Amino acid sequence: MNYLDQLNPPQREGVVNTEGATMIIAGAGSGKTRVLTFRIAHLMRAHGVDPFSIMSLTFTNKAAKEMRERIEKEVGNEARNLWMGTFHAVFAKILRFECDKLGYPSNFTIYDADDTKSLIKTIVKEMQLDDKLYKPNAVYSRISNAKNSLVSWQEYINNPMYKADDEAANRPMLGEIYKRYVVRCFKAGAMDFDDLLFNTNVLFRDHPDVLHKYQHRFRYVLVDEFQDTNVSQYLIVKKLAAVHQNICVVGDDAQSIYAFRGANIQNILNFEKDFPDCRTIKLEQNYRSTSTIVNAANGVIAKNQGQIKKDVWTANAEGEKIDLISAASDGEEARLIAQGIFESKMQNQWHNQDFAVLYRTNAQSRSLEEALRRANLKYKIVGGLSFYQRREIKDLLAYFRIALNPNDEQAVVRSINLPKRGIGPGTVDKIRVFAAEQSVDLWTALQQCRMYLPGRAANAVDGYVTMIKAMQVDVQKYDAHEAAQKIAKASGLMRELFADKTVEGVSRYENVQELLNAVKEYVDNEENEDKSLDAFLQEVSLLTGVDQAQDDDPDVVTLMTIHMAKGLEFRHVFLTGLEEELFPSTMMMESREDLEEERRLFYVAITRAEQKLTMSYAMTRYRFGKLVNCEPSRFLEEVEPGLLNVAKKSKQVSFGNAAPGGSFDRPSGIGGGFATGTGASGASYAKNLVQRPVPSRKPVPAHKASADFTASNPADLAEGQKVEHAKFGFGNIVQLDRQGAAPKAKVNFDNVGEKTLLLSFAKLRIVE
Ligand SMILES: Nc1ncnc2c1ncn2[C@@H]1O[C@H](COP(=O)(O)OP(=O)(O)OP(=O)(O)O)[C@@H](O)[C@H]1O
Ligand SMILES: [Mg+2]
Repeated sequence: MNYLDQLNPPQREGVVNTEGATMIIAGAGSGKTRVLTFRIAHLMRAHGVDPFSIMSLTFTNKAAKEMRERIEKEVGNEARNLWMGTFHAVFAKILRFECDKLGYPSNFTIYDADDTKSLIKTIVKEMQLDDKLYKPNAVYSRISNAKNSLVSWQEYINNPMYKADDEAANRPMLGEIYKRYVVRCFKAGAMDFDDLLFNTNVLFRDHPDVLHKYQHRFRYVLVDEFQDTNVSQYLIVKKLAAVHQNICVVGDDAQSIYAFRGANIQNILNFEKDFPDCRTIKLEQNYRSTSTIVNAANGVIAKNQGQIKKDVWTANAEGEKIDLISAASDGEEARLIAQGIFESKMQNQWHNQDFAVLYRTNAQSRSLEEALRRANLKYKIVGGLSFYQRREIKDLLAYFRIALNPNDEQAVVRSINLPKRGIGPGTVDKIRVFAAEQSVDLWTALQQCRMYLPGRAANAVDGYVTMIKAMQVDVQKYDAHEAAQKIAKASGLMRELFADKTVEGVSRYENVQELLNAVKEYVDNEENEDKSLDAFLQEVSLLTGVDQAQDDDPDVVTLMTIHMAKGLEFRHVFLTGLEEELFPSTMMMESREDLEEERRLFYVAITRAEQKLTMSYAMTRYRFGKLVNCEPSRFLEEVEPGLLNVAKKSKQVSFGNAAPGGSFDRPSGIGGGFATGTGASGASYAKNLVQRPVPSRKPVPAHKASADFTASNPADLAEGQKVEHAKFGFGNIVQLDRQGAAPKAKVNFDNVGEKTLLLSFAKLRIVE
């Protein structure tokens, strides 16, 4: 079929009218991305336009890749020559050619977030400023905002408004840091992410000849997700398109969700001013979702004031109602979701890849990941790391590990100067050398530091040793949760993260809190007899050691934050954690603007679903180590009640441990108006499930470890060896994998079968 036949009339208008400025602002799922894609194919096929002269900008690499593949289907290999990618990728490419004009080497380095932060730390230190006031994240987000608003350090320093703001925030030296930071990057021949846009703007501003060249080269410029471009990005595309005026932008003001990063909805309003002859096209038919989902989304977004009016309708079938799961706890919520995915797979003959689980904050992935692992459902986290791989989680786990085993060298190295306590890499080297020369273990070397370290360093190390000793006492004296809390506090990690109020810092703090919640949940679970921190770590090693999806496995359930889900679609979407203070987030309830942005996020989430949407909330959730009662999100009340189905908990099946307390009745205030349906058909599901081994929290028959149980040095383990594990008993090592970040052993246990264990956690004793 001709590609033009796969378009409705307004879509076709967007595709075939290739000349001049075009703006398409339309609702979710109405084919905006499809129009962009087909427009590019049409330019090449019908007009013979050279792909080298087409620039197409998208928001994520994933979106760019999908678009390129789609175009390739129409035009073949030539699609490779398109200038297509994220703003950062495309302009980094141009800067490679031109940056000598700005004084950079063409092989300039791109600093990632870590490089950036460590440079800021260094500068703060050199300036002898208080690093508690001048936190790298906070400093950088200020610099980043300035750059994205195209404010140079010179302008920053001379602008009394910035100065006043910084003084009010107790950071009067910010302008000076900005200056030094830029100078240092420049001297190092490096650009950070924001520089890629900032410098492209400078290049085009100060070098009209260069601008002229690219203006002529790129005859066609296209931008997807236009609502989320920031000032700096918009200015670049505006300049590039100024000569040919062949610019096509598509977006949806109702899906603008990056105001916090400087994305500016004003761009949409400015576009018509900047390109007065622009053709505007309305797309109103949604092709993605059932009418139930479209109607729910329309009803929700209508609650926002001040938006471009749109009527979105669909010819698609009504489809199933939206299931609403009310769970007793977050753990229960996660289990019901895993169960729901399994059931939906069976019922519809769908695959893992047809499912997405969306959440508002990264920390929520912990319980979801756990439930999916237990249910043997492969998943991947898009745009982030798996919970136990996140830096702050590994940091705190390192402290747990040392408290249990002070010889754990990796954990010592990781934690010794975290947060900063004046023990640099040189000191660490000296400690290691001493340990090697004296043939003592690391812990002994640390305790004898006065023998070989100068006074100041020795004081710092002594402080660390004293702290670890107190932690060692704590793990003996208290249950896992109390010990974990004390360690988190004593380490100084919590304080440091708490003080960081940037978006990223808050997320990291939430993650650490979530780890403590996991410990609490573990302790509260009656099935766990051993309440020690040691036992908890064993549990974690089991969970994280289970083989998970390979990188290239396409058939996986997608887990991601709603922010990452923009533009994507899945047959069945689970939208989780619909509770007040979580979604909408506490931080977004203070003004109407914030709440409206949060509602747009809700709209984005709903509109990812093609066939089926399931929403869920928990009535209790661990927060700060306490089980708190949650209220269902106000957003749920904004979904037309007739479209909802209150799913009942299926009592026949359980994915492991019981949820702590609570009933499954609908909470008053929200349930009143809902149609009552049976939701998930528990019985049929249970039947399916019974035949399937469901891993549970406690499949393990108690094993009484030998009286003299001490773990062997992991370095001595070898394949084929017989070993004993405190909990799983005796077994044989079938496979050892010492490569990679997390060395593992696969052990075939006599009682419990094969388990993959992380060597850094699992205590295995070689049985002679
Ligand atoms: N005319 C059409 N006929 C059949 N399917 C269509 C048509 N237009 C779009 N679609 C399909 O509808 C779905 C949504 O389209 P697309 O992703 O382009 O929408 P969008 O407006 O970009 O959505 P979002 O706002 O979420 O980014 C896709 O699966 C697409 O292939
Ligand atoms: Mg799209």
